[in-house]
Amino acid sequence: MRTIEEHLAAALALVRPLDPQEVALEDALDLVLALDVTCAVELPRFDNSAMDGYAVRASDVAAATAADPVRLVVLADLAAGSAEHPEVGPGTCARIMTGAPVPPGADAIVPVELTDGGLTQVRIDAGTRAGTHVRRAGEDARPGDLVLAAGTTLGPQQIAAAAAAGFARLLVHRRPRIAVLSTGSELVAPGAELRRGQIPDSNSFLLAAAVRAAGGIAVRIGAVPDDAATLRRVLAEQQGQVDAIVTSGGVSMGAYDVVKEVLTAEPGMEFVQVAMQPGKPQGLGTLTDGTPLFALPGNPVSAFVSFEVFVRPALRRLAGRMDLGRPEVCATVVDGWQPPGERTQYMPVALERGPAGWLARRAARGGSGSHLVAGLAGAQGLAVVGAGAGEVRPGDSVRVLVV
Ligand SMILES: Nc1nc2c(c(=O)[nH]1)N[C@H]1C(S)=C(S)[C@@H](COP(=O)(O)OP(=O)(O)OC[C@H]3O[C@@H](n4cnc5c(N)ncnc54)[C@H](O)[C@@H]3O)O[C@H]1N2
Ligand code: MOO
Repeated sequence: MRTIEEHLAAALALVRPLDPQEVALEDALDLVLALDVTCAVELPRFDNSAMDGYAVRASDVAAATAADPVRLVVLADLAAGSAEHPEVGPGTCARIMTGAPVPPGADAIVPVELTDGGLTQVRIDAGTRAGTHVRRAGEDARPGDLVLAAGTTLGPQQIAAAAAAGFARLLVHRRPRIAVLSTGSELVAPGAELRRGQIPDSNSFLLAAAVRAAGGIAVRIGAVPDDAATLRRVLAEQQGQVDAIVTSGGVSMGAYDVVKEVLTAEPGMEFVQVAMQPGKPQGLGTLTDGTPLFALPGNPVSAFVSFEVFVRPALRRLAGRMDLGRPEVCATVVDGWQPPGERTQYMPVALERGPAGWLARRAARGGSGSHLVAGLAGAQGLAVVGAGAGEVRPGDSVRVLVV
């Protein structure tokens, strides 16, 4: 049996970051920068006021107090955005708003609260020192400074920095486009009437949502019956249209395991057993045109865990991400369970903050049974219990992937 690490390495070997493309800042959220963003200007761009008040010469008002104020002539009224630059000479000042350029000659700002707010002449009630409440050009970034390094994932903070540095468009790795489909003649669309033996297709919805949640564009094909010709046609239609295909079902030992039947003949594909529970039967590889394909087992919890452990990291690599895995926490087990022993177990768990850290309890009453899709709804994490581990007891510490 293949180890999880070996299968993950095989999954990652199928993909590399997608070619860079330019996007508008509005469309850059969660994408990964493909090129360093270097500042060409000073940030702030000019010395400007940090307060609404008066731009003064500090030496003029150094001795001012409420009891013995200093009076200055107000030369100008500078709003943010003002292009005026009056020379502030001795005995004068300019009324100034936060963000307006500090006029030449002035070297400090007196907040309006420390004045009488005069428009032609102003009474200054407190002294100040040169530089007070002045935001200096270049104190945030200078020309040549690296603002964002290639490989950075663009969140609101990074997008703001790019905008401030004057970039309207950024070179990023585009969003991976992933086709997802379920296989199984028992599957019908959710909500449709079911005859005996039929069930709603939950996996194509699960996988499409998982692709989107991982930052990809999901092309949800839906459920394909266990019919080789139909599956071949559907796969052929997707080749060249998507960056990868994810299928569910039809990979174990059954007489109608259509994915295995159709793809075993593909030279780039392999079907293996991985030492994990759920998620033992797995297929992956490339179709003849090079499209990566991940063939996940059909049991819904198996499909979810397989996506988390193998497909999501590959999708993130396509997207240019360096951090491929989920964050992990250490949690204290509330209710115990008996792991299968010979394979690494991924137990869906509900996570809760306890007085001394995270608490984990089984999300589904039945534990990690791979058909317990309703119970999966309560999972915020997957507790990882190594092969060979004995019973997991209340109070034990477990490693949990936060999903
Ligand atoms: N003789 C053996 N039988 C099985 C083995 C084995 O080693 N020997 N492995 C078991 C394990 S473990 C798994 S996991 C499953 C994987 O089977 P398949 O990938 O072939 O999946 P299916 O047979 O198509 O479906 C399994 C199960 O899941 C339900 N299902 C499938 N697709 C969906 C969907 N889109 N939405 C909701 N539910 C779905 C399906 O109805 C089955 O109940 O094989 C075991 N068998
Ligand atoms: O390994 Mo299967 O994925 O447990 O149910």
